Amino acid sequence: MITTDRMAAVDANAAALGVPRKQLMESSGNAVARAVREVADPGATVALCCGRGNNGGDAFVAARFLSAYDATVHLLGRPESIRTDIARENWTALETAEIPTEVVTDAADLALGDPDVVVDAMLGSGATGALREPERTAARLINESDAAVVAVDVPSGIDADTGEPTGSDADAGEPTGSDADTSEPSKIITDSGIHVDADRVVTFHDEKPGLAALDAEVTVADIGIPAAAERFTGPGDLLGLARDPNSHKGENGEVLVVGGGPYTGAPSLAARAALRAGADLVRVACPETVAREVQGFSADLIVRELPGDRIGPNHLDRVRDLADANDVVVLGPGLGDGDGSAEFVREFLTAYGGRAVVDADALRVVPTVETDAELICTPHQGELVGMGGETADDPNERAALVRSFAAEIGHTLLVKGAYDVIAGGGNGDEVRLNRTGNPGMTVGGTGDVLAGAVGALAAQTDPFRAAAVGAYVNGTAGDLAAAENGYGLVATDLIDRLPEAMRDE
Ligand SMILES: NC(=O)C1=CN([C@@H]2O[C@H](COP(=O)(O)OP(=O)(O)OC[C@H]3O[C@@H](n4cnc5c(N)ncnc54)[C@H](O)[C@@H]3O)[C@@H](O)[C@H]2O)[C@@H](O)CC1
Ligand SMILES: [K+]
Repeated sequence: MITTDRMAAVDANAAALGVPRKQLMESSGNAVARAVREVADPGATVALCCGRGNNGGDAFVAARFLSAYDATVHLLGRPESIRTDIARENWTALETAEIPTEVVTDAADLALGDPDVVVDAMLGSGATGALREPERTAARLINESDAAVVAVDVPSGIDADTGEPTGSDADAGEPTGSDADTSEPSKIITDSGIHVDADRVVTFHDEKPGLAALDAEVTVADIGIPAAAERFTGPGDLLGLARDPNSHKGENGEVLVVGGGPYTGAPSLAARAALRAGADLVRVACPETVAREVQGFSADLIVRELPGDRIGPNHLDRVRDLADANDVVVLGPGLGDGDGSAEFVREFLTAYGGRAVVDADALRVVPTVETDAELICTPHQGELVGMGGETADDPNERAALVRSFAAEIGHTLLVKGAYDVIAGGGNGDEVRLNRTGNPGMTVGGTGDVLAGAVGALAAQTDPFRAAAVGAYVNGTAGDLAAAENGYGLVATDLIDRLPEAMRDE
């Protein structure tokens, strides 16, 4: 089962692995043609109703595989308005190959004839809101025809994630654009959920959550997306993290780093990484003895001094207040392994109900504490063993072990290694590997950078995704740093490269 957003991510990851979308489209179109062959014998008439997105592109390809049929491609809209290069290239191929096409610019001109099969390729996963014209009229004509209806990916007008008509949520009751029905208000209401009523759906790669409930036969076509596109993090994992252009200061994440005492660099690295990973405001709560030094590393940080030279139980009230004013806490960088600090971590987590990244010396407390907090633990393999987890040399074996340990402790784990393993704690079955990064990153401080970056991401997205994306961008920043500095790279090199590593194009 895969959601529309995750599918888009996997598709982009496949492209990064060398399997571009146009190749996937060829497989999709081929699968659609196979479904047509299953419902009608050669010689039958087939009307392919195509939109201007890639859903339509799939059907342009399908038409090439249907030479034994009397097939016509109906393009809804002008060819110049086809939205993607790959769909346009496949459209042009139809014209040069003299496969019958018809351009329908006005919904009133759409004449399907009386086909044996209709292929519904008007809208797929890119649909937003209720069907607009001319797709709306076309859906009505398709539903009125006696043809067997084969939908590409999802019936047009249905949300593949929910099975409900697109636009059945708050914003979309009213159709936009030109609409022949505007003079009949009652009709608008009854038609607002109009969608294609398909007999068959050919969907791609994996089942979609909303399709099972439909009264249609659903088949899943393997379109050649490599398993690695799902198993490993990739650039697609960054999609959808773009921020609201109207957002204000603070809305893109406020992060509190709690650490320092025996060390000053670690909390500073984590905090600066959180800023470079997109957090709006980053505060560091650290002992007063190191506060000036931590602040001295960067004017961008807000430093909150805690009395004394080590963080301990006497700081609980103050840190709780600070934590409540932030979206995410990063707990552990440079904290040290003193008994007082461990006691502080235990009591803080026991009462905390928010989201936290736990790193370094704070990690060993986690398995022994009862907490409502959502934790993302970032151990290396030694620290994992210290927590009571197991590790293995083989990445797949390690993934299975990390997954079951995450389920056992009920928190997200990001276990660092040549292949990082990320496993979700709540639902248990999500596990992903990250293979960005290089041996230059064994230098001190890169773990602090990772913890800070994950902290910033956890203010934007769910813990599992924050951990997966954090591992990916931290490793990518490391690879960019290694390209310049080789194994002489240092942790601050990674911080400066996080923004480039986070670019999703
Ligand atoms: N993601 C993948 O991995 C793959 C996707 N493929 C196909 O690509 C499809 C997604 O393509 P696109 O992202 O181009 O999306 P669509 O083909 O669904 O088209 C979206 C376009 O339609 C218009 N539109 C949106 N809502 C509308 C509405 N309510 N009424 C009228 N017009 C509307 C918008 O201008 C939008 O650009 C999938 O459903 C699938 O068929 C396949 O080709 C291969 C692999
Ligand atoms: K469709």
